Amino acid sequence: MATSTTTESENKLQLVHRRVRAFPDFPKTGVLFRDICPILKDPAALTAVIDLFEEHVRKKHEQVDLIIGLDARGFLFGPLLAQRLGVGFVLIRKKGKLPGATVSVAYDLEYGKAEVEVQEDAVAEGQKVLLIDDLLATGGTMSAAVELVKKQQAQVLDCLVLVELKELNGRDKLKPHGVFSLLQY
Ligand SMILES: O=P(O)(O)OC[C@H]1O[C@H](OP(=O)(O)OP(=O)(O)O)[C@H](O)[C@@H]1O
Ligand SMILES: Nc1ncnc2[nH]cnc12
Repeated sequence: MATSTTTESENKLQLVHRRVRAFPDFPKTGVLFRDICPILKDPAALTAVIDLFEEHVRKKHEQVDLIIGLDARGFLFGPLLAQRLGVGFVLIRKKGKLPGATVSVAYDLEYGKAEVEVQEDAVAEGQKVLLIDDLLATGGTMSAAVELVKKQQAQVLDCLVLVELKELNGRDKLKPHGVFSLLQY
């Protein structure tokens, strides 16, 4: 795909935008939940998402060794992008889900703490990786993922998300790493 025109890309973005719904007060009062499920029900919208990510990656990064997806909705898009780019896919999971030796990073949630893990042999020293998730809010989850990749002495090229909630400033937490988002609210 790689070289679609500006108009083609804009049309794809509009399609993706139309397939994201907002639910007020879910999962708790005051949260406007951005639901990406309709994208998965529409093959054209799902293809558009992967096309747009692929276009960005091919333009910005000469070499990518691995795509790493975040539990759980990063798993919906990451393997498709990895396959498109002809590279492998690795899972970062919430604690206790991965067999064998793992490395983990704890991070703060609004209330309490959480922990994410990756299999120790999943990422090799020096590999150039892209992180992917459906949504960036406070950036807590993504920055824990960045820390994990760094622990494995691999290099984070970029953080890819479908949706970025701008007012929560997750992007600032991830600096100096870049964030590429398809939709911003
Ligand atoms: O930027 P943050 O403030 O860390 O929030 C973003 C994270 O929150 C959501 O996942 P959630 O924790 O709801 O888990 P799920 O994907 O398993 O539903 C979303 O899919 C991101 O992973
Ligand atoms: N507003 C939101 N919508 C969907 N997923 C989220 N994860 C964190 N905040 C979210």
